[in-house]
Amino acid sequence: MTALTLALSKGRILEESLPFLARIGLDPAGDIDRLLRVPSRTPGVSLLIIRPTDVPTYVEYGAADLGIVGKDVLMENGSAELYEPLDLDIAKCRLSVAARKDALPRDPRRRLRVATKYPEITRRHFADKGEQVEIIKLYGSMELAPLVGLADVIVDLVATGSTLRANGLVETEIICQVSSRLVVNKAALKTKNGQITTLLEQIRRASQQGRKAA
Ligand SMILES: Nc1ncnc2c1ncn2[C@@H]1O[C@H](COP(=O)(O)OP(=O)(O)OP(=O)(O)O)[C@@H](O)[C@H]1O
Ligand SMILES: O=P(O)(O)OC[C@H]1O[C@H](OP(=O)(O)OP(=O)(O)O)[C@H](O)[C@@H]1O
Repeated sequence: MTALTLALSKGRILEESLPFLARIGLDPAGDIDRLLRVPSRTPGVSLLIIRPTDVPTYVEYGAADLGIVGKDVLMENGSAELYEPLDLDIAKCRLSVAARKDALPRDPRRRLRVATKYPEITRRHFADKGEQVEIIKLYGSMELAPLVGLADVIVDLVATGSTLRANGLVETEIICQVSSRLVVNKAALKTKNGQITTLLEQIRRASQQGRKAA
């Protein structure tokens, strides 16, 4: 049997993936707090525990055959080399534009300044509306930027809205809904077709069972 490698997004997505992975024996058989590569409980299937933003790269280059990653990350830096057959319906949130609740009117001659971890999605979103904006790339805590005058608005993930509320921000536009997806390397899908198709079907069923039980 050929070995298969599944890349998992560390953090929130990993936590939400573990219950359905456990139902089909794909949960880690090792210490995921220390190891970056662990065997799963299924012989021949190993797991990579990596940062969400790195998952598309590992799968695109074939270092992993499959991966689990947020749609936000795929939209920002996904590639045509990835096949995206399954919406796992976990880690659900939305990508939104948000501004200070008490924002003053802006001089229309000045470009809107947008702070975000998602420069590509942000550029496309405003370009589609015919608006050229100045994008400030940040790596976290976007909510701070409008409070200290670094940006007029932010583009960030919103789930319950409590982080926005706590920082006196309001959602002004929803760009898209986000959930986690299973992605597959296109070449691996051809060379390991039988195994990958079987695994895909198992993951599909296990994630659906989880939804029904919830
Ligand atoms: N509040 C949220 N509710 C539900 N899903 C979320 C939420 N925030 C993020 N996500 C989803 O989980 C993914 C990973 O988020 P998480 O916060 O665990 O990692 P991160 O800190 O953003 O990753 P990195 O270390 O690469 O910056 C996001 O890409 C998104 O798809
Ligand atoms: O609408 P809410 O339910 O408040 O969720 C939204 C928050 O969740 C994410 O951050 P996370 O908690 O992952 O922290 P991070 O900034 O370290 O990514 C996101 O960047 C928001 O800050």
